Amino acid sequence: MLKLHRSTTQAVITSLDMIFNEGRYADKVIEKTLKQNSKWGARDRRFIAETTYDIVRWYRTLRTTTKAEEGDHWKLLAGWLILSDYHMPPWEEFKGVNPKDVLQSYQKLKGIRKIKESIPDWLDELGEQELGNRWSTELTALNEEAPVVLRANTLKTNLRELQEKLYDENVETSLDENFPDALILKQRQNVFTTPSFKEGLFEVQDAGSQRIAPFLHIEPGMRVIDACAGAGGKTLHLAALMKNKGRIVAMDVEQWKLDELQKRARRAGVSNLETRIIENSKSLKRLENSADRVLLDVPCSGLGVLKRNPDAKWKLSPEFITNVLKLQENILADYGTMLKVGGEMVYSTCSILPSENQQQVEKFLKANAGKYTLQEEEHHWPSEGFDGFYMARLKKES
Ligand SMILES: C[S@@+](CC[C@H](N)C(=O)[O-])C[C@H]1O[C@@H](n2cnc3c(N)ncnc32)[C@H](O)[C@@H]1O
Repeated sequence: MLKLHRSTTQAVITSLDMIFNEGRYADKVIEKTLKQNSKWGARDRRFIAETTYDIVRWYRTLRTTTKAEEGDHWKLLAGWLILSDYHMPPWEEFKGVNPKDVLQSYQKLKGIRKIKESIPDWLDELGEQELGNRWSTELTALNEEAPVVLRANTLKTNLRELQEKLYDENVETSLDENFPDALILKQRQNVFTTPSFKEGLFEVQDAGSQRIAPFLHIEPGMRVIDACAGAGGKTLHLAALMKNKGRIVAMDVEQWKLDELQKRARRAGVSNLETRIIENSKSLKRLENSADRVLLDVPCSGLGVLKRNPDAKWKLSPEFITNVLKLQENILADYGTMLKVGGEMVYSTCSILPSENQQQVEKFLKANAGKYTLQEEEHHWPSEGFDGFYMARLKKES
């Protein structure tokens, strides 16, 4: 039985205010809220994080069934308690909410997919248009909570050794034979305070995301460019697969992300990495024909990772999709110049939309007939349990 406490409930409401009224990112808001209140125990922290995420995830369903005005986050919380079958305390803030009305309204509206699955009209239409029958299945899966997955840093440890060490640190995990470096948390908990994390023995990285670096077919000693490296989730994995041998150039248009990557690389014991900011086309020109492998982990809608970032549903817009499609097309068209002839390049996204995935690759191959061939493609769907990803490996033939 869930018992609400004043201070933790207020923390949920304040977090929702920051996310919806100020447009802040849910993960950053929750991180900040928890940091400011270090006295809270593990259970309270879990309650705040999970309840806030859940209300963000079910925002449309809750707003419609409770008839909440914009910004009335107490009413959303009331709706969440009612629809989750929890007891609503007789607090002043919940006055005027009748559980029977909310349940009746839900029964009446649950036949409408965009209400039941809590998604904006335009996104529901786009998903249906692009994915047809598959959309409903994926949409349901995208509303599930994402498992927390770790990637063992094989520069410093191995899977079994890490699993045992984490067990001693009170973190229980399980293995998945499809993901050779992955440990899945049995229970959601903060792993960033463990000695294992501080020693750089693992990174938190979804299982689907862990497929991308190996998909690039890299070997120790190669010259590899990670052209959209960000804070380096995949760069660090590439370095581990290369056993620190050869060279990785990690590039991005945002210096602060590359700075963060350098910090993570130090912790992970990566020594074959160089970061370079992309300022203009000269940044690419300097590296022309230099790489055996190029990773293009391009900016995307993030529709494959809504389990983890449910607030993206409310932040995305049709204009954003149009712009990101153009950006992906440009990156694909321009960045292959850094690849040597005979080299291979992976284009990847954390989206499930064909327009961001295979259709981009098809367009690129058509425009570069004879120059590139498609070696292999992989789709990872949210309904398979982890996040949604797409990856395609292309070979530069001439
Ligand atoms: C999907 S994220 C990369 C995630 C990262 N690879 C990881 O595994 O953590 C895409 C990245 O592309 C960067 N980006 C945006 N425009 C770019 C451009 N024109 N060239 C290169 N990178 C760009 C963004 O700053 C962002 O960090």
